[in-house]
Amino acid sequence: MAPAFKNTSPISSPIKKPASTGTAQHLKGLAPSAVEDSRTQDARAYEQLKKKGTDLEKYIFLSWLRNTNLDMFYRLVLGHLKEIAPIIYTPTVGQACQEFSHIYPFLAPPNAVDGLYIPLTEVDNIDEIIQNYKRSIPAGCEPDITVITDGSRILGLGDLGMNGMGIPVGKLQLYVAAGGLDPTRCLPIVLDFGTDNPKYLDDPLYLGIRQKRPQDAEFYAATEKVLKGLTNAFPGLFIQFEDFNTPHAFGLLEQWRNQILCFNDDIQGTGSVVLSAFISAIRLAGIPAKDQRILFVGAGSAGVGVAKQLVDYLEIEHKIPEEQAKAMFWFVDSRGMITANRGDTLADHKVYFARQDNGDTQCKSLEETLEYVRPTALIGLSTIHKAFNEKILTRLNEINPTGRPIVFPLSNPMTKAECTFEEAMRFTNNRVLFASGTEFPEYTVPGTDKPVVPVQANNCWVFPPIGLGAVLSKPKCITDTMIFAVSKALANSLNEQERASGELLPRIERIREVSAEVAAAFIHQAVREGLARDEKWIALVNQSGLSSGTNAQPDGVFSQDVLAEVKKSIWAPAQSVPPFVPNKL
Ligand SMILES: O=C([O-])CC(=O)C(=O)O
Ligand SMILES: [Mg+2]
Repeated sequence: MAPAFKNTSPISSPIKKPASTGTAQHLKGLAPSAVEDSRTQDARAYEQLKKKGTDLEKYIFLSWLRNTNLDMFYRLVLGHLKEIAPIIYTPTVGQACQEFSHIYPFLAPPNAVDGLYIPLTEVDNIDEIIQNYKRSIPAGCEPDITVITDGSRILGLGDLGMNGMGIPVGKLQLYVAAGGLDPTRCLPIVLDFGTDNPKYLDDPLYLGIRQKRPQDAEFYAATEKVLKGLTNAFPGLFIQFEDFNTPHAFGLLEQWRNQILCFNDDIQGTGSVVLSAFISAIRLAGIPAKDQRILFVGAGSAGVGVAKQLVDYLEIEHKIPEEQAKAMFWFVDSRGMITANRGDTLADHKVYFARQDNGDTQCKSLEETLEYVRPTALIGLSTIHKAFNEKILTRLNEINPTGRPIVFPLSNPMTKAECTFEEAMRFTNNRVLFASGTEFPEYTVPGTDKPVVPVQANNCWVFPPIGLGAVLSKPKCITDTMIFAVSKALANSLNEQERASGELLPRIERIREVSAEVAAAFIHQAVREGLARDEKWIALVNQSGLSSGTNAQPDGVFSQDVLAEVKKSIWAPAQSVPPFVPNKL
């Protein structure tokens, strides 16, 4: 993300002023003579992108472009966001991770440093690693933000070891494209702590260390060394934990959330965006919030994180007491409905939602649980492809004749999704309120000519504004109420057209403008809670008349002044073509 050298690629080579620049820099004859502006050059790059036969080839081309011409890369991404986001991010990034050791390098260091690869065997040398990174980046490009994974649970694809590096790189590209963070101040990190996946241990081209993952004690000791090294070197660094396996995702968050500026995207980010879509769904469902019966399929970090945020929402917004709100949730995992008395030892994070009111009933499958619970909402974070099959969806629709059923198949990538948008529409007589984790095509109901736009409840709606808001206002830590404010601001950002067509989140084309609004709401909340440390933002929020003290309801509001200032802070790619500097001249 923070290439040491930029604009060395042939794609940026045509000289802007061949006569004078060429003479002055002794470049005459070293490049074609055409004089071009960036628009023409971007068109050439876009044409080259379109000619790639597969999404993976597009991914490789874009990775190379990013490492050679950062501005052009982001001009293309921003100019064609809807088309390019699924390549640099979900779903193609999943395939790129699986193939990472086979498609790397996009450019070898020192020409481009993609981020940090920190082997378990080198954590004692973390300071040296960080010094090496500092040496590789231009002055003034110390990172504001890092996304860090150990590759142990990449999307729904499992343990990919060091190949998981594609995820921090992809997430940070979204931080830039959607949130407007400065790409030269973003640091992707993979903790190369081994892998338990035999496929990679046996792969001759695998680029990570060839050993099994460490036990918990060693894992936590090693992550502590890395996090301390990073926060010492870069005070105030915003750290996003990404795609750690479930116990470690929860463990790291609990260990660090009050000590450093950190955030878990899979627990808090997914929870926040799903909450936002859920707030919008409740407004349209025709079933009051207190009568919702919510069935989760999959009880990993993301599922439980999402459900806990929904409980908070029901408490704060609908004044439903916690015990009563909690009782509106049921979970199914690989052994069936999660109950306190089903006879196995539940993982710690499952205990909170384990049912105590089931008597002797133990449902062994989703089908049985559906009949027992008779849910109004079905939320999938199971990574079980087609778990929401025709029978399940048809039955859900029958159970809810008066209100619209809510179906959120949140697993990704596509090969793991619980159902498609088309299936959810067809099997519910098009009544579904839908949001998915991965992108689906629009669906045209037979007999009509207006396609219906599916909603992607991906955490990319919330991590970029949280990162932007945090980098600007510098809070001590990220609280649940800040994240709650983000969900509300996102739900409030829907425009008239989106509301009218029953969409639960804004359209992807608006992600930059919406991210700025949501970041402004985040900053307001951080200041209200007394945790923001940047004087400028504290003063701006205090002047706005919207800072009603630390116990204020996290309502997601923001002032236009704060929004205007956020917009001024947003990074945008340079539009002009820099003079051509050929490699090694
Ligand atoms: O990356 C995504 O699209 C969502 C995510 O965090 C995950 O599935 O782990
Ligand atoms: Mg993730």
